[in-house]
Amino acid sequence: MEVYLIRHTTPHIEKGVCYGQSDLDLVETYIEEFKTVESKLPGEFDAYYTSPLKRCLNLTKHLTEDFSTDHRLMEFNFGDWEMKKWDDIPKAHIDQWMKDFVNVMVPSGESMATMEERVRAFFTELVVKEYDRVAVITHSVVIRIVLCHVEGLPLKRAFERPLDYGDVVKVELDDQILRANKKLNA
Ligand SMILES: Cc1cc2ncn([C@H]3O[C@H](COP(=O)(O)O)[C@@H](O)[C@H]3O)c2cc1C
Repeated sequence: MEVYLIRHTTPHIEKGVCYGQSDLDLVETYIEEFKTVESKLPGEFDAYYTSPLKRCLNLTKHLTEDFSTDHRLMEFNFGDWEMKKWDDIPKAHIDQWMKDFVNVMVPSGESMATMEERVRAFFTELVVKEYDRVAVITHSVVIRIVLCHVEGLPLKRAFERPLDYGDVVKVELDDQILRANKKLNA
């Protein structure tokens, strides 16, 4: 199945603030950014899936009237750190997390390993559907997790590639790919 992974456009958020599942608005120039995203897409999709967060939902509503939302496409849950300035989060807590961000849970939040489970569950269900080409409007870490599966990379290398707001990444996905990556937690 051809899956177009689309990252939402620029959110309205102060620099240096930790955010994931906070439901942010978009910057005022969103409509130009929507058109730029649209110009990167082929005309037709068999289906559209989106994160329920506004920064994805608004873009999706610009692209189509017919779509499904799925909570498993939401961004990383930063728990107690959501909307805090990174500088206001105790350095010792961040250091302990960054030492093994794949497996260490953020307080009242999640780890990349637990996030990977919900993301893989969504795409495992998706790839058995009778579609040839699908659009998935979602977030940075969701896209990075799928790319780790496609490229056979461990999750700890998920942040090596650049991924900007409004970026579109086309992948070929099937359930074999989603089961094959034994190096995921290496
Ligand atoms: C280890 C780690 C470090 C991160 N720094 C930022 N994010 C995540 O939070 C932000 C929200 O993403 P979006 O704008 O696509 O909704 C992004 O910077 C994303 O990478 C991180 C996630 C993890 C797991």
